[in-house]
Amino acid sequence: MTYKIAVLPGDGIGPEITAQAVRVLEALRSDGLNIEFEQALIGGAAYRAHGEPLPESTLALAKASDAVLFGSVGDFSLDTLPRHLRPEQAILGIRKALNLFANFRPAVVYPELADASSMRPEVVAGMDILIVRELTGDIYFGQPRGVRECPDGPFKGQREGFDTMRYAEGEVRRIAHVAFQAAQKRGKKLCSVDKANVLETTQFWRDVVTDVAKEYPEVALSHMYVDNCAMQLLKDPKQFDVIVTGNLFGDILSDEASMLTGSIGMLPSASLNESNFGLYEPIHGSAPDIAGKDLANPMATVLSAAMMLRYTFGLEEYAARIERAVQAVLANGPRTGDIWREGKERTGTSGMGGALLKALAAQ
Ligand SMILES: NC(=O)C1=CN([C@@H]2O[C@H](COP(=O)(O)OP(=O)(O)OC[C@H]3O[C@@H](n4cnc5c(N)ncnc54)[C@H](O)[C@@H]3O)[C@@H](O)[C@H]2O)C=CC1
Ligand SMILES: CC(C)CC(=O)C(=O)O
Ligand SMILES: [Mg+2]
Repeated sequence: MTYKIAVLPGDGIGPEITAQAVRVLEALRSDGLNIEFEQALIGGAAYRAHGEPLPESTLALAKASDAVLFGSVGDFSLDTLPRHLRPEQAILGIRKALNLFANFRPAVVYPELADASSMRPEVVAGMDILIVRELTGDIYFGQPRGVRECPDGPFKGQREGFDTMRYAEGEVRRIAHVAFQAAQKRGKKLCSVDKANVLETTQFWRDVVTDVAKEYPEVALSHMYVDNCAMQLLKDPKQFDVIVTGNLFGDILSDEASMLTGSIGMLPSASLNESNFGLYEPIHGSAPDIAGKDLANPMATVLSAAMMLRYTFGLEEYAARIERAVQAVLANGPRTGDIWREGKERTGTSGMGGALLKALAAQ
């Protein structure tokens, strides 16, 4: 079987990092991985070429492929466009269109990088957390939203901005099942993160997750408020096994968790639908501050490619080979600036890709 991958590089560092992940996947061809790629524009790059951030042809390519490898979107110079034309709408739109409601964000501290973490090595060494983020609901998609005349209160009559946080029972149930099943296969601990002391939506979330828990008696469920979770992640991250949370909180907590691993450039993700079709992307954005300078760390994207092989194609051995190559480079190879430490050779995005190819060949 030949696996067809849609490659959507996007904006900023997106083209640089996806190019390295494609190099790594291509290197596995010589070991029998039948894989082909087709690229399409998305985000600001698509807006500039076609006048829209998510062209129908890009969506069609994603639908016709076996999986999607995505870089990042976002271009500060397009921030004054109407919302529906902004690059970020493309990633939100493709997640929704493909029903990719389950976002897996593993935050793992590689032993070689424990000293690159923002935290003391003894706090993070051995950390292995899976954040399961609901990805197609919450305040990121809730209607109504917009800017209107403030209807009441001391600011009545002024303009006000508003969004709507909402979750349907079925939406919470399906992500809860995904998270419980993930916890079943790991440390059998699930922490559901909400703000139930203030928000009706998330009290509802908590009630539904508690109900789903009855089907998973072997998994220990706990609940935590998001502000406490943000703090506990820094204080004692190893208390967590699987975290399940909504779209907004999961977005923020996963960026925070990435810094425990050494860099946001290390955190991959898988966004899956009910049939395990997936879009694979690093958790970071287009990093305009370092784009085009060969500075970005491609590891998060390369590790996302490994997740693709494992989750969507079931090719565990190829996925493990990529992960072993990442570990070998972290141990003995050069590093990009975000994870560079005294005594290590410094390299760039493509140099890191080259080091990964060497490590693969040496296995
Ligand atoms: N999934 C996506 O496509 C996402 C897009 N964005 C968009 O990206 C743009 C920039 O957003 P920011 O808030 O600056 O977040 P960002 O994640 O792009 O960058 C935050 C910081 O992390 C650094 N960084 C990110 N990835 C890195 C890597 N691979 N290696 C080394 N350093 C890395 C950047 O240089 C920057 O200092 C915005 O337009 C935003 O909307 C943000 C997050 C996700
Ligand atoms: C454009 C954003 C919704 C993307 C983001 O920050 C994320 O998914 O982590
Ligand atoms: Mg984010």
